[in-house]
Amino acid sequence: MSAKTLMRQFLSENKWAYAISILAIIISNFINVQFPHILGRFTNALEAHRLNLRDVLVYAILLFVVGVVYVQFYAIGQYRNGKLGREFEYLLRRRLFAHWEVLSTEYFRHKSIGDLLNHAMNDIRQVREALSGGLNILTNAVFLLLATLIMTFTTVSMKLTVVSMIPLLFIPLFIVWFGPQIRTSSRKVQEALSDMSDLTEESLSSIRLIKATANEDVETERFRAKVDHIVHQQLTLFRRSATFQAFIPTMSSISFAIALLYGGYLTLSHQIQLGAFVAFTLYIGQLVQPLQQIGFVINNFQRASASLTRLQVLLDERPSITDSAHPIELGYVRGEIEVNLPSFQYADGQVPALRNIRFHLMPGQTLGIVGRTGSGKTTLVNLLPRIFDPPAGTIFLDGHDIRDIRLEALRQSIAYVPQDGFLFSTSVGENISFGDANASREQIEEAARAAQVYDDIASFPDGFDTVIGERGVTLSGGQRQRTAIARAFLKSSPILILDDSLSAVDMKTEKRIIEELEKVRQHKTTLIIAHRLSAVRHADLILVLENGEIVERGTHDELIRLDGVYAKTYHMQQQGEALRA
Ligand SMILES: Nc1ncnc2c1ncn2[C@@H]1O[C@H](COP(=O)(O)OP(=O)(O)OP(=O)(O)O)[C@@H](O)[C@H]1O
Repeated sequence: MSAKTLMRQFLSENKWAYAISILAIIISNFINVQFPHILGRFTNALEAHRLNLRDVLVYAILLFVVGVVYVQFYAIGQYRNGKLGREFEYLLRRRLFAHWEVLSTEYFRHKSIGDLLNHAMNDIRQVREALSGGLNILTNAVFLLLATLIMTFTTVSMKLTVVSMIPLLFIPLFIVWFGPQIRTSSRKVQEALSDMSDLTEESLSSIRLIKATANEDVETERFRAKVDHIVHQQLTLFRRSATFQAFIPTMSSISFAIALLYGGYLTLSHQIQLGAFVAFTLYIGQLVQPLQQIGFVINNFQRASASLTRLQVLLDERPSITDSAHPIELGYVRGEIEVNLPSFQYADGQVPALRNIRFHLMPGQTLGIVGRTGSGKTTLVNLLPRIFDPPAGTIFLDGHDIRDIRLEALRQSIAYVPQDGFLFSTSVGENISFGDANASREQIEEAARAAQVYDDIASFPDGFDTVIGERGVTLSGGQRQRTAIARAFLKSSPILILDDSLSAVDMKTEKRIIEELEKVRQHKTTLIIAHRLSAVRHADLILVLENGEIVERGTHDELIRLDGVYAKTYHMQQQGEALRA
């Protein structure tokens, strides 16, 4: 659903809530315009010497009561509109997040995270501001204007009102002319900010490299240029906004001067009473702020409309990997995997990343995948959960083409440990139980023991409740990998994929994890990518990949006998280990 449709739907679902808050603001305005009127009557009575002290007290109490009632209604309107705006903001954020979750990995490869965050934060906030603050101010300004016109027409002078208000008619014309310029500036600022977020993210995530290569100056200069660009764009926006907003009070001041001139003349020539003149000047004074605010709101609405268009583009993005028309619901999954893949090429790849990949794994078997960097190992295991889509009829799970299986069921059946062992900034325990909210503490601890990370976690300040991340503890590469493995051990899925997930742990720990794996994987079909061949020794089948093709295949013993790439690498690694020991 697009952002605009979402907004229309939200407004329609909450029309009564909006009606009540707008009504409260309208009532507050009609109460507010009683101020000048009461003061006008007070001035007339004072001039005619018709007031005693008791009357003065009554006027004072009247003004006080009017003030209190006005504030009550105004606050109700403000509060309710503000609340609705927040509710819409969270609705939009949830929708956007849910939308991102179904988009394919390919989409995120071409989008910067900074840009996406900017959308989520700034654009949504902009829309919310228009829907709560903007709507409040607009309603307030329009009805204050209306209430003032009614009061001045009926209690002061229609002629004086019309003449004094002429300058104000220029405001809409000016807005139509100047508004688009502000919109363009606003877009450029958002884009520049987004660029800066990207650069910040990039610099911070590569800070070690920058320091190690003594490239701080280059980075600082790159950052300075970006900041200069933003400042320039922002100054243009401020200049335009300032001109825009200055125009309105200028017109109001001219209006005020006419009111004094013409109103003064009408009073001197006894065509209106002194009280009416005083009330009128107060009315004009009371209008200056809402008129300024109208400018601000229109400004705000224009920015919100630009934000809404950008959000629209995001929400219109369709996921490229979806369920087939009649997806198969997998019940019990045995874990039999058959791959018969003549070729796989990335959408933006020049040559196929994989060619002639054929193997068959029975439930509970282990496949080891080895090969040089860039040989296609990750690509191969990414096809199984359809992170990238394989051609139809090439990969089968329990005899079904994986493209025909319901995507959620397919992914549920796979526990995947990525290379970097990604962790969320929540507690270690929650990281392990991610995806299984019902896991007990005993199960979490058991998984941690199997992944050889229990002792590490136990030594953290709050054990399993220790928070990981910016304000929490920092885990070493090995600890991260083992925590991610514990997460996979806990997930009761029939297929387990370890994508070079043991690279940062030492040989001894690796051996213990593999032993545990043997126990855990009794019924699990396991795919292990490894650079260190000791991690796949025990596998039922080992594939050696080179440039996307299988160059050797067999068990460890068979490959050693073959005396090819595998055997050479294995002996080399063994010698390396012996030297290190
Ligand atoms: N999303 C992608 N789009 C286009 N090409 C890709 C994508 N991911 C990987 N490639 C390319 O596909 C080839 C195989 O990469 P892959 O990551 O599968 O290798 P790998 O054997 O897992 O390497 P490593 O051991 O470094 O993880 C490489 O040439 C890589 O540049």
